[in-house]
Amino acid sequence: MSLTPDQFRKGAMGGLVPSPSPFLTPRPERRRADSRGPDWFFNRQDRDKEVNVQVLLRCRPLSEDEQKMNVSRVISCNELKREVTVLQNVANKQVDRVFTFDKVFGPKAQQRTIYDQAIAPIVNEVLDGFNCTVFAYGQTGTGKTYTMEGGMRNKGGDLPAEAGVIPRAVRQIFDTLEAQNADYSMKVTFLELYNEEITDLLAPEESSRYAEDRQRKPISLMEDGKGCVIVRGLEEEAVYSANEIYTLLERGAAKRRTADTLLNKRSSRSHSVFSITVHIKESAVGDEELIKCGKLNLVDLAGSENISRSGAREGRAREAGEINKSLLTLGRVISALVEHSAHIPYRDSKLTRLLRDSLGGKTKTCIIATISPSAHSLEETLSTLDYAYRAKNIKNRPEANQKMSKAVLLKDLYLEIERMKEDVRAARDKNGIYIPHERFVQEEAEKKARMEKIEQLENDLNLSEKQSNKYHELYLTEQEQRLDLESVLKDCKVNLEKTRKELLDLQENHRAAILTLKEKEFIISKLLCSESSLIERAKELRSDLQHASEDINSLFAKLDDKDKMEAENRSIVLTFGSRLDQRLKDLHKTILGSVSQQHQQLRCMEEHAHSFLASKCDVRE
Ligand SMILES: Nc1ncnc2c1ncn2[C@@H]1O[C@H](COP(=O)(O)OP(=O)(O)OP(=O)(O)O)[C@@H](O)[C@H]1O
Repeated sequence: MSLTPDQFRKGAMGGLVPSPSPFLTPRPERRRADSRGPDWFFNRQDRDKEVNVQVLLRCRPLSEDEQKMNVSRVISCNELKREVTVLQNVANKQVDRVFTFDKVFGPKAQQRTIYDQAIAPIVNEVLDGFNCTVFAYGQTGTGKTYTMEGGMRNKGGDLPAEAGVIPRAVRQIFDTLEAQNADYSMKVTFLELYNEEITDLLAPEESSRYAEDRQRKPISLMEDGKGCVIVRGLEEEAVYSANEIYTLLERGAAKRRTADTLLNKRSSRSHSVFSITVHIKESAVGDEELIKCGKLNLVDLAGSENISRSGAREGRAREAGEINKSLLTLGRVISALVEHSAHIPYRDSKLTRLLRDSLGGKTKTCIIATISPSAHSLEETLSTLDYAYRAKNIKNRPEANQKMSKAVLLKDLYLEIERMKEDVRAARDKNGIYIPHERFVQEEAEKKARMEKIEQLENDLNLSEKQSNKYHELYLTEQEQRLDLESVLKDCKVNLEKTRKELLDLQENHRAAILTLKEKEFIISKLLCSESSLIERAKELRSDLQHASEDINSLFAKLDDKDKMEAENRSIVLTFGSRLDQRLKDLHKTILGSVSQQHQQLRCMEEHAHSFLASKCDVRE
């Protein structure tokens, strides 16, 4: 999409608009300070090196309808960590997915914040002579147009809070150039790509002659042989103030094809590319005055959509199919770039041809991926996140546009003016001839060359047709194979579902088994502990037992000794008893003898006492 300074000189985008001087710098009263932000987008030291495409993610808030329906949110944004988390519940399990981007803006992010943090540095690069592209990608109704356009201007001419990237970029460019007091010129183009056809959104409609011209000369894409794409027949409007651009934008935006779908009341059905080219005079080096040229492409892609969910039918379904097809090609280009494939399928759609330099080329590119937080859009959100995440790996090799000398630019412009003047003169003077003779001859020669080319192309076409027939047959067999594969896939899906359920059961069993195993392990460890303590105890008991048996042995020996002693004692006692009996008998006899002796003696004594007493009584008497 971007053009080299050479192409600008040749008027590749429809020819330069004649102006008395290339620098018709507007001088508005109001001037603002230089608003350059931090140079995050492109480090100055890294120039001429490969840089990755910057990918920002923006999640819109839930719409009023979604809030009324109590739709649950499945997206959480961490702006500090630059992470987006998708909260998913698969088979009653929380399986969250986290994506990291260069910048993340949550539902509360304001238009101004996004612009200041992410886009302002890119616009500064444009003013430094680079070509830059910002494009919004996302599911339908996620806020691409809101992010890129938003509100254009208030009645007073100021930007409203909801002004998007385009009006803010326009304002920044004018403000910066004014603050630098620079000499500059600016041109804009605004095109729409609808069903693989390009329309000029800035072309005046009422001019019937122009409309005829346009019919004869449709806007086409051409390659310049150096890999750059030229949009032929597109009008470039010279602009001198931000308000002029806003008017053009409003005019163009009103012409964009929109439709009411189930997902968005005003859904853009086409891709739009708004480009601003700015030529800035640099301070003179020696005698030569140099002019640097930068270009900013602001692309609002049509929304990727699920046709059944967006409610697209008949014509709309075809339209959605075309949108999805071009976005699919964009996806294939991104994949091929990321995988460093030898062939990048840029030529498969006009969208990818237009964005060619922005993807893997010399342009600095920033993608704003937009998503919805709603659970209903989960599938599309995941697809956008995957798409954007892959795009982070695309590497571009930005190069500043070569500076032109003012003299060369002026010469080119004057040549162009002269050519146009000649056309006008020939049309006015000559009857029936509308171009000068020289050009007629030249164009005849060109026509002849073109006829030869056409012949050659026809031959090529025949060849291609044969090939295409072959491919068609191949396609048909592949379709059949696809159908077979689809039925196999269906079976596989059913099996997968069954296996998934079995897996879940197995997982459940596995978890229970692990729990039992743990319990058993615990019991075994406890058993081992008690076993070792039992062994200890048994050892102690054995030694006690040994001691006890020794004690019993000695006890038995003692008992034997005791028995022996008792037997001895018993015989001693017996002999003692018999001796004692004998002695006692003897004693008894002796006592009995002495008792009878005593009795005799006592009788004798009594007889003596009686005789004594009788003698005494006799005496006394
Ligand atoms: N960040 C946001 N804050 C507030 N409202 C928003 C935001 N993003 C989108 N909207 C609103 O959501 C609706 C859809 O937005 P928009 O038309 O920009 O979506 P889109 O992605 O361009 O859709 P399509 O691809 O269908 O054109 C609009 O009413 C818009 O105002």
